[in-house]
Amino acid sequence: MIELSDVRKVFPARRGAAEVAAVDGVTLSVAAGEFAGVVGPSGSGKSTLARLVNLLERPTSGRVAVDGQVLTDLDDDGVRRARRSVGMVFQHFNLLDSRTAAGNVEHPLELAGVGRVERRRRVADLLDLVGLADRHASRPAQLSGGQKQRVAIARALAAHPKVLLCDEATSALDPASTTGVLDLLRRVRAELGLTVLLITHEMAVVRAVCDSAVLLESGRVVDGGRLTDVLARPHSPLAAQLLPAPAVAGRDGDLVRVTVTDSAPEGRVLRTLAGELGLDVEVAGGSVETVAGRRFGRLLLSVTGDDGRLDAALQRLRDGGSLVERAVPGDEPPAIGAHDEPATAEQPSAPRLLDAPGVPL
Ligand SMILES: Nc1ncnc2c1ncn2[C@@H]1O[C@H](COP(=O)(O)OP(=O)(O)OP(=O)(O)O)[C@@H](O)[C@H]1O
Repeated sequence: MIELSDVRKVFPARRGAAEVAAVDGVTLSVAAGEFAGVVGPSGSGKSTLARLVNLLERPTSGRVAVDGQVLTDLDDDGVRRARRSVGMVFQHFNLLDSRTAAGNVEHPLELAGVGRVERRRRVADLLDLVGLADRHASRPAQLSGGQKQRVAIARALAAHPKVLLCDEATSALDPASTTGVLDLLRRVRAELGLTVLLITHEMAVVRAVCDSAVLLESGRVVDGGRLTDVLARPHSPLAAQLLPAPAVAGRDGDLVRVTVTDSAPEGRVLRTLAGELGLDVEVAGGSVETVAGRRFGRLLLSVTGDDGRLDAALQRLRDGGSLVERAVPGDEPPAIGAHDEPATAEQPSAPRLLDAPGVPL
């Protein structure tokens, strides 16, 4: 549904600043109906990439195709028409303050020349879809952040798009509103068969809704794939961001990092170390979650006992398919998101996390 081939966007030098290759040779494919994420640190080119998908920015070179149509081959009029099949949702909603919720949703329909009766019918359906039928007459200033984003989503859906681009759509929202907006995006994806490309620096958002993701650094895709595949590769750069390893500083004893997957559950590791080998094991940090219907997690164990026995046990566990390794302070990569703190060794609630996977946000 979305195909980017070797896309570059270079912003020219200005006011003494050097030129910037904001997007630098990105090749990317998002299948119809997929919920795909783009993550990366600030300045890595995420927003530019989103704007390239609907040609709000024309690429310096490369090819952009959406729904089989090569947008980069079209003139400006053709791009404007094609853009109707791509809805966009922004971090700060971009609503017209002077218009009501209904008026905002109606706006793109007016621009598209849709007749009044049909517009009114469509606006009512859309406000109903996003759960705001009773707020149609409210102005943006009278709505909460989550409600404003719902209006923005309704507006983005007005022209029956096939693709929804969400640029940091939940970054200005509190956790409860974030959950509500993500639930809505998931529901409209399913009900309308949309393809969603979600740009975010919040890893919890990606874990909660995405089927696949790419990691962007300095305008380049450095890692990516289906979330379930990526998370099963603990040393993949994207996995390290999505499910940060618990920090190991300030712990005594030997530290063992365990990557939990459906096929490598933590129970066997704990049984082997504590039960069979009689080593003292304490869960020092970490979490286990359900992502795309499967269990994933990172745990840090503090192990006390004979060093030789521990090495032998780790080897035996690895031979049996468990993902275990000794952890060294400072060997975990820094997380991207300022709002997305990595699990720390100081977390007191390890037993709850072990017992209660499945709360991704
Ligand atoms: N219109 C522009 N003119 C010049 N440089 C730009 C322009 N837009 C973006 N850039 C530069 O391109 C790079 C990528 O910016 P972009 O906004 O795409 O990154 P981002 O990953 O979305 O960042 P953030 O998460 O902070 O929003 C940055 O170095 C930025 O300064």
